Amino acid sequence: MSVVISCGEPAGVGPEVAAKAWAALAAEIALTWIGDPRHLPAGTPVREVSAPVSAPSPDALPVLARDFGPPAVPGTPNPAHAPGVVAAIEEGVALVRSGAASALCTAPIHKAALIDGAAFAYPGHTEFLAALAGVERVVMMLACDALKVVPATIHIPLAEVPEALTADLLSETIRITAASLTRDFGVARPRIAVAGLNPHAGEAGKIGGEELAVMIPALEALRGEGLDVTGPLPADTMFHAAARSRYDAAVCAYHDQALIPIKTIDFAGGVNVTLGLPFVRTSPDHGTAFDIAGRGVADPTSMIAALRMAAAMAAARARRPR
Ligand SMILES: NC(=O)C1=CN([C@@H]2O[C@H](COP(=O)(O)OP(=O)(O)OC[C@H]3O[C@@H](n4cnc5c(N)ncnc54)[C@H](O)[C@@H]3O)[C@@H](O)[C@H]2O)C=CC1
Ligand SMILES: NCC(=O)COP(=O)(O)O
Repeated sequence: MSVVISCGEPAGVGPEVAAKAWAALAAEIALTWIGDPRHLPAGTPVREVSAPVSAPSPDALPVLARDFGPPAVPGTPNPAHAPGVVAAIEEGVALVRSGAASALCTAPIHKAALIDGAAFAYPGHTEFLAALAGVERVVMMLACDALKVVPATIHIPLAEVPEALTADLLSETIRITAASLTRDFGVARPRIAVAGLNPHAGEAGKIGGEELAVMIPALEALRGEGLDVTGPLPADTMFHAAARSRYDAAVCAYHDQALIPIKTIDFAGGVNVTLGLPFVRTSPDHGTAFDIAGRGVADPTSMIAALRMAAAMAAARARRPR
């Protein structure tokens, strides 16, 4: 399987963790990095290529070299790089859609820098990739060995969550999650636990009405379709080890309800994966980490896990095409 890596924010840790991940996986996965090679850590062995490689390259990191203009200053994003960062994502998508690569792994972007420098109209990769693929609804999943979580609403202000959390959104999110657990992760009959929006999952309507009005009817309808769905559950008691053993994925009402538990349990090893796209996309679960960029101390564990997951998902899809 061949995986292309979009460079992400050049002033962040993306190029560093990509180079370190290549060093760790060089004999295992065919990797190709898209970006400006001057942004890689000094001393990274580079082999410029004109198309993604199809075999592992243990001696040098294969690079689709693009000129981003000015050099990168660690920790300080340059708006002049933003068009190149966006173009690298677009190129990665084009490569996986054409079949030239099997999967895309994106290094972290700095959303504000892209908005300032390239009028980027999306709050994150997830929404941008959906637009590039022409898909109306995609699902963000963060996965580690101990837990898989899905925020039903993603990059929106907390105040907008109750209105955005419709029965249609919740149902589609759960259907896409269940389908991916089977197709990509080999779970024959996925068990999905759903977190309530309110404390105590609304306490039978005494602490918020969304569970009774929206969530419970939606989950009952999904059970009628044959899906194994529990909830809405009180979010505060569904992430301890015994609770986690009762489901394959937790669908949560909003971003932090999902991401806080997984980043607490396994910040180093978590992977962000977009479900519902017509191609495989993964990413490390961390961001640009400007506070440590350029110091050589960034931990590549999440990037390594993201690359392994991308290759495994692509292999599973090759074995089980829709
Ligand atoms: N997929 C993506 O493109 C993502 C992008 N971001 C963006 O990243 C920027 C910074 O976000 P923050 O919330 O500060 O999160 P962050 O993950 O960049 O940093 C949080 C803390 O974790 C540390 N950290 C992160 N990655 C690390 C690594 N590989 N090794 C060692 N320590 C690491 C940082 O040094 C910092 O102390 C924001 O612009 C955000 O939007 C955040 C998450 C995902
Ligand atoms: N907090 C997770 C995150 O921001 C990931 O965003 P995306 O760029 O993968 O959509």
